[in-house]
Amino acid sequence: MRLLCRANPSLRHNPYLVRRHVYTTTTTTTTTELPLFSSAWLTPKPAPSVHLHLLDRAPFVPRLRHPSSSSCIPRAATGDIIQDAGAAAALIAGAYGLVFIFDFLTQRNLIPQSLSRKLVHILSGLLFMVSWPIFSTSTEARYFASLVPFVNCSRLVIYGLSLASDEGLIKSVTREGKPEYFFSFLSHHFQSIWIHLFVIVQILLVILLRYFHACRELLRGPLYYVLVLILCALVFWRESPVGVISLAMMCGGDGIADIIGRRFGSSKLPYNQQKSWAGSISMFVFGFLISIGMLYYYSVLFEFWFLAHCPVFFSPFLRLVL
Ligand SMILES: Nc1ccn([C@@H]2O[C@H](COP(=O)(O)OP(=O)(O)OP(=O)(O)O)[C@@H](O)[C@H]2O)c(=O)n1
Ligand SMILES: C/C(=C\CO)CCC[C@H](C)CCC[C@H](C)CCCC(C)C
Repeated sequence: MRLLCRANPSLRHNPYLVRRHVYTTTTTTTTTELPLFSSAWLTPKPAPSVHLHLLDRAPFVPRLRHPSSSSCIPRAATGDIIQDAGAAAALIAGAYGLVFIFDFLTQRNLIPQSLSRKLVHILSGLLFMVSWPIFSTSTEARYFASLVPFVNCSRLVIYGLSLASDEGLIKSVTREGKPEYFFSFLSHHFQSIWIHLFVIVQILLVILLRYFHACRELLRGPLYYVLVLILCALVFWRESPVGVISLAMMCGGDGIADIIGRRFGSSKLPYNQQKSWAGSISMFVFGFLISIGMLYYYSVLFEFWFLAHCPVFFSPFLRLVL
C-alpha cells in the first residue's frame, strides 16, 4: 500500500485509503491525516464539540454539517437514512437473487454444485464490497450495509439449525447439502457499542450452536464467510484498505484457488495433500490482482468526484495522456 501511495500520490488523499478528518471551527480549519497502517485506524472518531463540525469525507457529494444545525452530534439526515435503507433492501434482494440464479443453474445441471458454491463464494462478497459506494456518507451507513450479511447470517442459522428449510440456499452454498458438525471462535478489535453488542450476540450464538452440536455445513464455511463480511463492513468499511484487501483475498483469492486447484492441482503441497501448488499460487496471484483492482475501483470513484469538483489535471485519465 505504501508503494501504491508512492507511485500515485493522489491515493494518499483518497478517502478510502486514508482516514482524513476535517474539522471546521468558526475561525480555523484543521486537517489530520493518520499513517496508513496506524492503529488509530481503529480508534473511534473524536466526538465533535460544540464548535466542531464534521465534514464528511464524501467521495461523491461532500456535505458540510452546518454550525447552525440544532444538534451538535452528527446524525444521519432523513435522506441518508432513506438512501441507506434502500441500498440495504436492494442488496438483500440481490443476495436472494444471486442464490436463486445459482440454484437454478445447478438444478438444470448447467454447472456442477462445487462450482456453483465457489461462484457464490466469489461473487457475493465482491459484489457486496463493490456496492458499498451506493450507501450514503453518513456514519450510520456501515450499519445499514452490515444488515445485508446479517440477514444472510440469520438465514444460515435458521436453516442450519433446521428451524426452517431452504433447499435453494443449501444447494447453492454447501458441498452436497449434507449436515456437518460445527465449531467456531470469534475475537477481534471493535470500536463502538453496537459492534460490542454484535460480538456479544455472535459469541452467545456460537456457544448456543456448540451446545446443540449437530449443525449443518451452512453453519461452518458460509457462516464464517458472512461473519467476516459483517466484521469488515462494521470495522473497516470504506475507510481502510484492510477490509477491502481482506475481502478480496477471502472472496476472490480463496474462491479462485478452488477453481484452479481442482483443475490443475495435480502437484500437492508437501505438508497438505488437500491443497495444490496451482491452487495456492493462484490464491496469492488472483487475491493480489483483485485487491489492486478493488483499491483502484475506489480510487477511481474518488477521482471522478475530484474531477467534478477540482481542476481537470487531477483526473487519472488525463494524467495518462498529459
Ligand atoms: N490452495 C488450494 C486450495 C484449494 N485447492 C483445491 O480446492 C479444493 C477445495 O479447497 P478449499 O476451498 O480449501 O475447501 P473448502 O471450500 O473448505 O471445501 P471443499 O473441498 O468441499 O470445496 C481442494 O480440495 C483442492 O482440490 C487447491 O488445490 N489448493
Ligand atoms: C458459499 C459461501 C461460502 C462458503 O465458501 C458464500 C455464502 C454466501 C451467502 C449465503 C450469501 C451472502 C450474500 C452477501 C452478504 C451479499 C451479496 C450482495 C450482492 C449484491 C449479491
